[in-house]
Amino acid sequence: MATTILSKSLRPSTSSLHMTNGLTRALKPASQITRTQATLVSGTPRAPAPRVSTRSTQPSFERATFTIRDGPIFHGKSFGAKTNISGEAVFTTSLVGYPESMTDPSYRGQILVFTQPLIGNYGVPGDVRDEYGLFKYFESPNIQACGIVVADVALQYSHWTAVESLAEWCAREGVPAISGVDTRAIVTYLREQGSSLGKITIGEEYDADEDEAYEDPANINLVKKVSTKAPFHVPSPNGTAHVALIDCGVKENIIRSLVARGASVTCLPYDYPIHKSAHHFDGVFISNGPGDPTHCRATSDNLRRLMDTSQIPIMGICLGHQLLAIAIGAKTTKMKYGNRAHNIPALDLSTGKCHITSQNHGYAVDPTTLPADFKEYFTNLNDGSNEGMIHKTRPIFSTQFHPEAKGGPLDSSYLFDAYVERVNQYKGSQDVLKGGKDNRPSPLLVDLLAKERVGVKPEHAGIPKA
Ligand SMILES: N[C@@H](CCC(=O)O)C(=O)O
Repeated sequence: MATTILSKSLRPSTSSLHMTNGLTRALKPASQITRTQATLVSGTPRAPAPRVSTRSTQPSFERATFTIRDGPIFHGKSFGAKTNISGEAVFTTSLVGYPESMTDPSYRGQILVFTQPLIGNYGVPGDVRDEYGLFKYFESPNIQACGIVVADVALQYSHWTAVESLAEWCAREGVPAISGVDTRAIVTYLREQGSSLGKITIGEEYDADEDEAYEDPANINLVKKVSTKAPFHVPSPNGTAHVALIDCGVKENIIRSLVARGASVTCLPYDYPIHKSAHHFDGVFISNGPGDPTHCRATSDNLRRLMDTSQIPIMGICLGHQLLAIAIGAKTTKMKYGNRAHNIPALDLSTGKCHITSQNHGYAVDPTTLPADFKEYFTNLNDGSNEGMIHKTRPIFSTQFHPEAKGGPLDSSYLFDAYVERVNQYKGSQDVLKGGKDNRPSPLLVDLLAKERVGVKPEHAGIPKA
């Protein structure tokens, strides 16, 4: 029997409180936002795409309902798009970083509940690019969570990077949002029952008898939806190494963490047969991504073939860690409610040092199923779950947590240093075998980008057409 939890009122509720810093933001349809500002091997990142207003989507402040399947119903007020959605309800205990979390492709298919009671007070930044052409403040071009739930939303915001309110952003991106609900009660329920399917309904009387289907993201290959459709390249001005990144829904800051350390990155679709072309690269990286790792058989099969045939350095993060684990024959499990926070202690079993880490996952690797040539690298000091693995002799390691942070602490960013160092060592050894340094772009890269120019839509590839 569903219980009804009464709403608090939305604070403050007038749209006149928006834009108090005097800035306004023209609108841009999602389809016009490119994935990255990546360029060919030389050249400068493109200027931001012009913002063209094509629709006047304003936040809806109607009544709204958040329903947990076979669980409680929470009545509140909408502050985002007027659209109904369903997905997996998950919660994050992070205090800041809502623009980064909401644009993280790993949240695709999920309704994100914030335990931080006031969300939106520093507004939403613009889609500014950094020196590599990557989004400075977002982890992908669009909001990826299918809906958000907050106790209290700040419609009045203040921050020097902000160009719009959280409400305006959600409305513009077509994402429903509800506030004025008891998020403590929601999280208590999710912790006790485990992650559950949920639904946000806007502007309708909720009918508990209505048997509407809930979309279960666990049944879908979400990686296919968020992975790049065609290769794209992000050059590093600081070095000559070249990493192939298997894009399962990569966060911008993972690409930036590599490029800033001197490794140029070519992002490849999740099912790209990397085992056939690894010899063109100095390292392979497997990104984060949404959903159940067992849906990505194509990726884990390719990784197994890669490790069988190449000594190339490999690093994986989160979903990338889980896919590597599956590739070596280990098992993954669905956690009760997952770990989503910026302050999770992970113990480095090789040094005995504890690092405070940023996390977002609902699945975990079972460390008892790791094969003999791998060992557990990190373990979670809160719940004992696996946080990483490392090969005993080869340059292969992966972490469940996110060393790139965004948001969260940078305690574990040294892992990118360690990886790029191994990539450079490998490049050095390959150069010796080839009889000298070769810093020209690989024929594969030239070929990939040439194909890209004739065939594939730029919004999927981020490569300039000119
Ligand atoms: N989708 C996976 C991985 C998340 C990630 O890569 O960030 C999980 O929920 O466990």
